[in-house]
Amino acid sequence: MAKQCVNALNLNTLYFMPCALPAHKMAPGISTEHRVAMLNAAIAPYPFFQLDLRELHRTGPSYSLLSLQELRAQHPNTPIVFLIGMDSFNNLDKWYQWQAITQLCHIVVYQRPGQQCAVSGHLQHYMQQAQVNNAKTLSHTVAGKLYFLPGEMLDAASSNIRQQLKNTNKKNELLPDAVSLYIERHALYQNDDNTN
Ligand SMILES: Nc1ncnc2c1ncn2[C@@H]1O[C@H](COP(=O)(O)OP(=O)(O)OP(=O)(O)O)[C@@H](O)[C@H]1O
Ligand SMILES: O=C(O)c1ccc[n+]([C@@H]2O[C@H](COP(=O)([O-])O)[C@@H](O)[C@H]2O)c1
Repeated sequence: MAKQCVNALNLNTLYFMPCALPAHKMAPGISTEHRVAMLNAAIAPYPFFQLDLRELHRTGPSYSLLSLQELRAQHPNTPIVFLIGMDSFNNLDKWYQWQAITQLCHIVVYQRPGQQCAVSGHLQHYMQQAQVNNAKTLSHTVAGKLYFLPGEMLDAASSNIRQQLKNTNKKNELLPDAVSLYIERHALYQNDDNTN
């Protein structure tokens, strides 16, 4: 998904932004240190992937609005693309000040198995007026557009992978080898406390 986004949109850099306190689900059951180390291991082979750790350095819920406001202040004239999956898009109207978010960045949505686009009301209205069909359009303005990025679907969910690691203790073929090695070395995801 991330590689496809870099290629299709011709991005210089795509930042992975781990959140500290998710707005709508339980906090991660694993330490920040381990999460950052696994992300670093996953992106190491790819120079166009970087980490953005701003949410880990902030207290309170990790509202995307706050991160996007900070990014916009740092880069007033640069198009900002926020990549999410279809399940996130279908729930976007439940996010904190979601309409302000759509003014700060372009939203790029990747399809996900079992997730059809299902929106109504204000979110449907946003979709109708903001959607563009050509990725190049995203570089013409700094924010406000919506693009459904085509690409291969991957039937993967992080909670399933964690559960599988706990149940079988075997490495999961969806994980990069370096991440599997890290998980094994640190005996992560072995009990219910850290499968979130
Ligand atoms: N297989 C996938 N296909 C498309 N989008 C995905 C996929 N996995 C994750 N995403 C998207 O990546 C973002 C972060 O996902 P997240 O870290 O919550 O993983 P998740 O697999 O959705 O977690 P969980 O299994 O706990 O629901 C979300 O916007 C989600 O929609
Ligand atoms: O800002 C919000 O209200 C908000 C609500 C739900 C999700 N998000 C962000 O969306 C991304 C994926 O979230 P999740 O819960 O599907 O892992 C992650 O960056 C979250 O911080 C943000």
